[in-house]
Amino acid sequence: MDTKAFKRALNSSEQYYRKGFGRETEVAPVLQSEYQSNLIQQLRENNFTLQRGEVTIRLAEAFGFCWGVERAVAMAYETRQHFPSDRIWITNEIIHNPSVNSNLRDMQVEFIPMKDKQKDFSVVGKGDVVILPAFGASFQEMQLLNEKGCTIVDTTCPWVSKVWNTVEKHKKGNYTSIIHGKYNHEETIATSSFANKYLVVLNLAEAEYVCNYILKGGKRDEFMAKFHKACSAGFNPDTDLERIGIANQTTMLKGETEQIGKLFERTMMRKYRPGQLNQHFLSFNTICDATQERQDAMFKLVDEKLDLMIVIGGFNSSNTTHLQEIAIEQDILSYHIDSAERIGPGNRIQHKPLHRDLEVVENWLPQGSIAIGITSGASTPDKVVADVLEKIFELKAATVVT
Ligand SMILES: C/C(=C\COP(=O)(O)OP(=O)(O)O)CO
Ligand code: SF4
Repeated sequence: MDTKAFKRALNSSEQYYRKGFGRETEVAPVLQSEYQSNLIQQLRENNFTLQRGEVTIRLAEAFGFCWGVERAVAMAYETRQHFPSDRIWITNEIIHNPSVNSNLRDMQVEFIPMKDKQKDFSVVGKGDVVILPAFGASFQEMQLLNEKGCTIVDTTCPWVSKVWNTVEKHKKGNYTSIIHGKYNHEETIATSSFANKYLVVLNLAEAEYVCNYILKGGKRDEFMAKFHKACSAGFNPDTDLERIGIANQTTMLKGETEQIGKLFERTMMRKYRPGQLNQHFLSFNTICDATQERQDAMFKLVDEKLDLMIVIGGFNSSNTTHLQEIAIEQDILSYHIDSAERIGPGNRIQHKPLHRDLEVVENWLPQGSIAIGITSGASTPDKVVADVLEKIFELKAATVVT
């Protein structure tokens, strides 16, 4: 499959839009009112600090909507504006935030339904408009929608496309793409669809397993049992790991992506002579700036004296979850919530502990003066953060009175 030629043809098609519709000013007021907040703006201007009553808020210096998300959401709103009476579909959540997706539903943007655990594209007709989310869509989905004669509005973040280009380079040089990511995450599904041969590793432990296999061999069946959902069809670890290239899901922990890249580099140097490294190993930096900035800001924030942290973002948001991991590693009490509705009634919070189901904690907000660290993922609107803060101030004020 010549994915590059397909993308080139798609780019020149009149049915394909990837730059919006020049309606930025038309959609700006609604985006402002649905997603922005004056309170958060004040906080930004006040050295990311706010004190009200007994509560001191310390906000991470980089948080919330990244430009890729802002761009994708604005494009979706422009699409509705540009095609006011057309049927509009979206192939997945545009980003991992429940409030944004629910707003799209309210704008009659329809999600492709599932049938027998597969997306049922039979509902999409010729001439329908289909939005591809910020994570992108798989090559096969794009091909199908193009064949159906749909109008495609592609909001894929350019940082994600950059990773696809890297995978194309691997493919051209006959390298297997090792993708640091979650094999069932939309972005990784899309990225791997552009690869010829690929293997997805979730973390350093999985990367170490693969590197050991490269150096010492091992049980092929065991390898395949471990990675059968995370590799290309017909993958053979005995022959498909001789030439490898590194790519990543853009929102993984940046330190981990770097460690994994270095580990594979060292492994290939040990297996082959250093002078031959380029024939066996390729690596380009594909960590997205926004991910890097939010994680760096979090590392800075957790160094401060905080009583607790609140990490705000969708529960399926990979980058938000990584922010929470940083708090946990620093031994800071942290609560991951996706909206202000998770707080209350009274002094209770419903939150998602890492890798566990939702839990309710009573009396979570301590008495007396407290310092709360706040951050939010790249897909979390400022408005959601502001609503959380207001809820906390309200709750704390009520506790003081009683
Ligand atoms: C769209 C996107 C990032 C925005 O945050 P999201 O929370 O939507 O996505 P993710 O962290 O990958 O689960 C892909 O890089
Ligand atoms: S996190 Fe990075 S790759 Fe993802 S949408 Fe934002 S800017 Fe793009």
